[in-house]
Amino acid sequence: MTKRIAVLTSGGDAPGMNSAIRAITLSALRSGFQCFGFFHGYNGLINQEYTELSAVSVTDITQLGGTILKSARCPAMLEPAGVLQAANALRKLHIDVLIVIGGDGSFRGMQALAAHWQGQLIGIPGTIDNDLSGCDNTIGFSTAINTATSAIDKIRDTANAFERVFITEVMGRHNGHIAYHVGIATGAEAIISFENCTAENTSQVLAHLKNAIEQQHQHGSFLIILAENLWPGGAQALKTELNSNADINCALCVLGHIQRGGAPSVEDRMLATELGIAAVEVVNGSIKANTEVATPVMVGKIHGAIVITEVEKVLNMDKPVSQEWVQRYQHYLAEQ
Ligand SMILES: Nc1ncnc2c1ncn2[C@@H]1O[C@H](COP(=O)(O)OP(=O)(O)OP(=O)(O)O)[C@@H](O)[C@H]1O
Ligand SMILES: O=P(O)(O)OC[C@H]1O[C@](O)(CO)[C@@H](O)[C@@H]1O
Repeated sequence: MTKRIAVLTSGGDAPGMNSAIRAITLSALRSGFQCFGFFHGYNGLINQEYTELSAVSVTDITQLGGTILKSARCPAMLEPAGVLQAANALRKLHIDVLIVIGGDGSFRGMQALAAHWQGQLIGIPGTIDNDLSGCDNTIGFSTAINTATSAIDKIRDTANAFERVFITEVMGRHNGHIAYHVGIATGAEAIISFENCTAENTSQVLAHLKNAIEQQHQHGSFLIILAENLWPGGAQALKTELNSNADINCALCVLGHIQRGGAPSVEDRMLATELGIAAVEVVNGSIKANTEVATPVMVGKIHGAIVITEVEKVLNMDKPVSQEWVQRYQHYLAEQ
């Protein structure tokens, strides 16, 4: 019997997800499988909102940001009843394989499903945050850092013209992969992120920042890259504190969802295509893990090679920002 493969995109959308959907569909059809797409993340699975994917449905999508299958958070999956509904839908639709493109939360959803459904579950890392181990980069990260870098380069121009201190807040949820990459790429004078700033040392960070600004901001701009969800009270509070505690006026830009949109970079299109093909190769048996792995698994790319890792391991391992980078940038906040 022909295998029935289904795919869904879940959590924050990420540029490149469409390339993965295209690669999965075309590879599945070439292997003689049927391919289906569920809409709106796990919601579409629970509500059986799906479409059969054909070569025509994935034509001209690889250059598009977002995801043709739509993405969403799905609170129902956090409840046992929702997981059971999702598992029942997979059984009812005779799905043999479910491929989930998303981040760590989406992978937890696969783990929950595995307890109630015997089919094959394969994850593809897709999130701008790059916070999944088992891969060098997640799909979407490259585009997001390029987008943020290009935006901050523009901010640098106006900041230079006004000789301004400028705070730019970037995404990343709870880690500094985006903050450090764009901070280094734009030559920012300071990076404030989870790796060098905690709830316990914010007053120290503020004092060091004030010193650094006073010493370096004579005739030019001073760019501060701030990770989201970090500073107590948010980026606006940091701006106010610099102003009231140190009489430093700064401008503020929250880059926000701009970082999730736009045409995917070449790197993201390539990575997503390779991982989509690899996921189907896991199904048809043309690639295998080096060791015995239990479902669900994730396909990722490490040092140029496709690696299959148990989702359990992916979720139990951290992927910290390079300590070397953190140390190198630390001196901007160090005691003067
Ligand atoms: N513990 C869990 N059990 C079952 N399902 C979960 C669990 N955690 C998350 N999910 C499902 O996965 C969805 C996506 O998770 P989440 O919102 O954390 O995004 P993500 O996949 O981590 O992506 P991103 O990092 O880009 O935001 C959730 O809305 C929920 O439906
Ligand atoms: O679009 P939402 O649901 O507000 O989620 C925003 C979050 O999603 C991400 O863009 C991807 O995980 C994070 O960087 C950010 O914190």
